[in-house]
Amino acid sequence: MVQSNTRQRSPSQELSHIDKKPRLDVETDAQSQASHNAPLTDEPMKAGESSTPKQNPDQKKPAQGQKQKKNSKRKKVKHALPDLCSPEDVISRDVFALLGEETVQKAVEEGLDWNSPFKQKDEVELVVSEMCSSGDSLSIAPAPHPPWIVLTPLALPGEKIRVRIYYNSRLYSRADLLEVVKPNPTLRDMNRVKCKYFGECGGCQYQMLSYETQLDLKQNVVVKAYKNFSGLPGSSVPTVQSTIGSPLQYGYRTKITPHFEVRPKDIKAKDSIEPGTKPDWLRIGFNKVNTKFVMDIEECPIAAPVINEAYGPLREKIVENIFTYKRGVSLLLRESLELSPTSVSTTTDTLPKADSDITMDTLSKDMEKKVCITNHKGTVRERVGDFLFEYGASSFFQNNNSVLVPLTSYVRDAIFPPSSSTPSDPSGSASSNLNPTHLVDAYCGSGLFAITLSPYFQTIAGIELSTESIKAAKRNAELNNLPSGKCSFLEGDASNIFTTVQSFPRSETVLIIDPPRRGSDEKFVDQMIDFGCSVVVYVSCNVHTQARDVGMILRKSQEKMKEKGKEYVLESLRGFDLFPQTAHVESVAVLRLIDSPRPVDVTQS
Ligand SMILES: C[S@@+](CC[C@H](N)C(=O)[O-])C[C@H]1O[C@@H](n2cnc3c(N)ncnc32)[C@H](O)[C@@H]1O
Repeated sequence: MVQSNTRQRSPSQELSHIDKKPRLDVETDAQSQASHNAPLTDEPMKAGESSTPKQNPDQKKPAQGQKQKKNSKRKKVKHALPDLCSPEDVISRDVFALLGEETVQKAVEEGLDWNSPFKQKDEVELVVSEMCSSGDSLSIAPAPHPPWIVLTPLALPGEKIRVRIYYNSRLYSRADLLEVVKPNPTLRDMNRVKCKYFGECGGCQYQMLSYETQLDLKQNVVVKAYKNFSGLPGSSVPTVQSTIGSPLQYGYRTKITPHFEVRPKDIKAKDSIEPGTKPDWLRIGFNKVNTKFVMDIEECPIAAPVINEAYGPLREKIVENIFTYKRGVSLLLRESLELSPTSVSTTTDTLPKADSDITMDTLSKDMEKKVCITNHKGTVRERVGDFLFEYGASSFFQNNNSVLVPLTSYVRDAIFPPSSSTPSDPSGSASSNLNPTHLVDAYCGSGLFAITLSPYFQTIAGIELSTESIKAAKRNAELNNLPSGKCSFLEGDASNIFTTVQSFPRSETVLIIDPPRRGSDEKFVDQMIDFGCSVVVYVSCNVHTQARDVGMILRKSQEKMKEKGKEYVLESLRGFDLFPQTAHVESVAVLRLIDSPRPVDVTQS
């Protein structure tokens, strides 16, 4: 069982153990020479596009010949601007917004945008101004420092904090939190913290906040993402609705992947480990906040109970066998349903392959027992409402089962607003022009949206890059007794789907897009606009790439559909909390194809 480990400590005590770690103060050549994504024609410009590289004052005049060439090469190294929508870019835009456009412009013009007033390890006292979309806090460096921002994890607006600088970037520095000198009691309550590693483990950022505040912060991340990355005027972006919370706020994660490194080189003999103990050098867990150093973690309160039950024995096995590992390993622990009611084990890493004779009819919800799968090649089973899913343990599936019925129901209601009737929904009585019958599920994984929405559509087509996920999607259609021929699942790049669904009636077709964090691409957007279905629901675990893509869709549809007198509009926007206690937010954008408003012909009046 997961113990609630709420501890009565002052915030400063709670955070005082954040330790020293080696940091890079300047970019490596590899970082600074990293290639940028070629900007898409419709992408908004990067804030402060120009960069002024600093001159190295120690650099001597180059000598003749070869040496000169080498030096001139070195001179050309510039500070790389972050890739569009990268985590660094997301932070930069929040930093620039807090400093203000004029201040940023002035710093750029004067070549001071990379001139940090801080050195590595400087300790500074600050007052937090606001939260960054990354979940860190943003503070303005106090006078007499020039305009500069400090990004610090685990601090909250209004708090006075003491920090140690470890990295300088463009117009901001990153710092470790040393102490919350004056907490903000309206936001922070350390009694809410349920994890003894909170503040040190990089997994959670928000345990000290009320759940309501967490949801508000996530709503604001969606607002800022559309401001910063969509390139759309405010009039084209609807009010972002309040974030829909997760029914479970702890014990919800159905997958964790703790890892460990092999023994250090100076540890030689197996018999240096006392039987039944774990050596200090062996740390099995997650990365420390803002580092790649693994810290030892014995339990994770946001993980499902069955995962925590299985994790202890798994850790013991690793200690026993640590000298057999040649490399560091990422473990996999995934909650799964066990089909056999007779099994008593909570851990199974050799689940049998899906039996072809198991269908929904043979499953009773009461008989379902949770187990933990640790075999990367195992099969995971999961229920979402009335539907059952099976997928490979290493494949993608949403990691918070408790929110999947609310999420899929929300998508359904967005497609069929309460006033509309659907062919398979006997309760829908009101008439509407909208009567979708066909669904395209792009980036479909193992069929989550296609299958949960199957009662509402006559024909469904899904596409997905992963061979294993496509196999799972086909299997899931059978498992849930979908009539053969109703659902087709194709393996391939998402943009290939449009050639295969040419027979779908455009005005009665809905498209769901749920791409990975990097978002969709121009090739896909061009084809979806040529196709022109009536409703698009864009689900995303990265609201920044979603905002970029939605901006592109709206602009391209205005250009390309002008002749038809149609365009896409962004109808609604809302965050979903799939990861309580963390800064992550899932975002659902609903786009609808409408008749373009005709410009008023003033000549005829
Ligand atoms: C965020 S997951 C969504 C999966 C599914 N909709 C779900 O909710 O379970 C994104 C999926 O896109 C797939 N994917 C990545 N790139 C793709 C591409 N270019 N074309 C099609 N699928 C892709 C990944 O394999 C992954 O399964």
